[in-house]
Amino acid sequence: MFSRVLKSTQLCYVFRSNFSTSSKVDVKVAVLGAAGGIGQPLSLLLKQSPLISHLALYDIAHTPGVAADLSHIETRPKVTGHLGSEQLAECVKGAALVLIPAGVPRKPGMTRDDLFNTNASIVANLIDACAKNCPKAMIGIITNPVNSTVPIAAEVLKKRGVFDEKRLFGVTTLDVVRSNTFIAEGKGLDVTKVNCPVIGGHSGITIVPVISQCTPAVSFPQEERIKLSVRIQNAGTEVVEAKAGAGSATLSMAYAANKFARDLLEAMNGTEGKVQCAFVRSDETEAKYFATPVLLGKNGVEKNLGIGHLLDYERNLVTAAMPELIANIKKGEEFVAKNFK
Ligand SMILES: NC(=O)c1ccc[n+]([C@@H]2O[C@H](COP(=O)([O-])OP(=O)(O)OC[C@H]3O[C@@H](n4cnc5c(N)ncnc54)[C@H](O)[C@@H]3O)[C@@H](O)[C@H]2O)c1
Ligand SMILES: O=C(O)C[C@H](O)C(=O)O
Repeated sequence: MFSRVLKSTQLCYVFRSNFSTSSKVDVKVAVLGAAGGIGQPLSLLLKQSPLISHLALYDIAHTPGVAADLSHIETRPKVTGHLGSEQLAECVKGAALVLIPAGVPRKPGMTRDDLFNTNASIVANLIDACAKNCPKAMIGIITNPVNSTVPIAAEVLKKRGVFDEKRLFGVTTLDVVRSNTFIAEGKGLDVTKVNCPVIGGHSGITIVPVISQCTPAVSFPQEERIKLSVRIQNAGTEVVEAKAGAGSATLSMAYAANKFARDLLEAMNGTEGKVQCAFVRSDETEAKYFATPVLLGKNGVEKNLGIGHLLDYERNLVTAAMPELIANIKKGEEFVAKNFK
């Protein structure tokens, strides 16, 4: 059933599903940037979740079409499409989880930091709407540069008096997904059984794969370990170059964000033992935000599981990451201090 709901100045496209489900808990998930290269496949994957009752899709373009399309899928979540800034508040209102892939992607030759000028204000404005309309929501930031957009989000939430460090995540799952894939390929392992933590940040040398903590344990000659680590650090660029101007990773990112969201939603629903690496507020190093494995729970980060034991080689990678990571974080914080009232 399709209905157009007019609320004051807002025109929102609502699609209701007639399917019942055994799950009783109402969980609204909002995707901001839902019509984009990541947003569309991510929304498709989320639409398959029995843990979601309402999937709210926001973008500055095309959300009515994306929502109409997804709404025909015979799964639990009701889908609503929200178009343009006047429908943002309604999209995020009451959301338990907000995922943000809104903003521009890289082209060949660009660094993630080159996206800062465009994406910083996009993220700040979206987070402001979250602060006002779903202050208790878990927020997963996908938009690059993640090393700066997460501190931007934190500073906006602080300005609005609703920052809860346990509920804000930079989504770095794709680094783990890539590590698992490359290690499994290299060692001839069943990839579904491989789990390699990736710590630090989410750009170039700030990405630190911890191959020594991989499950199952794997060993590489030092030269191969270096080659593999460099490939993981540059995997985003590998995709940007292969796409030759048509954007960056979208499908693998949608897979990764869905994996992260699924574990977080399950943890919020009471399942114990869900662990994901994420870029969170941290006291592990001198960087205020740092990705490590975190135990997820009903209230977000239940416990930061920390860096753990590193090989000298991995410790050196962390040391090398620090100046860039700290500068990226500072840049995000200063952006909000200067530009956001
Ligand atoms: N965290 C990660 O591991 C990771 C991985 C891949 C990509 N990314 C980042 O994700 C972001 C999105 O990538 P993409 O490939 O989906 O880009 P895209 O251009 O295909 O899609 C971005 C979407 O954002 C929308 N948008 C722009 N401004 C907006 C606003 N103010 N409010 C709401 N929506 C807005 C656009 O209309 C578009 O639909 C990029 O910054 C990219 O670098 C991060
Ligand atoms: O590389 C990019 O710009 C996108 C993303 O951060 C990635 O790692 O694929």
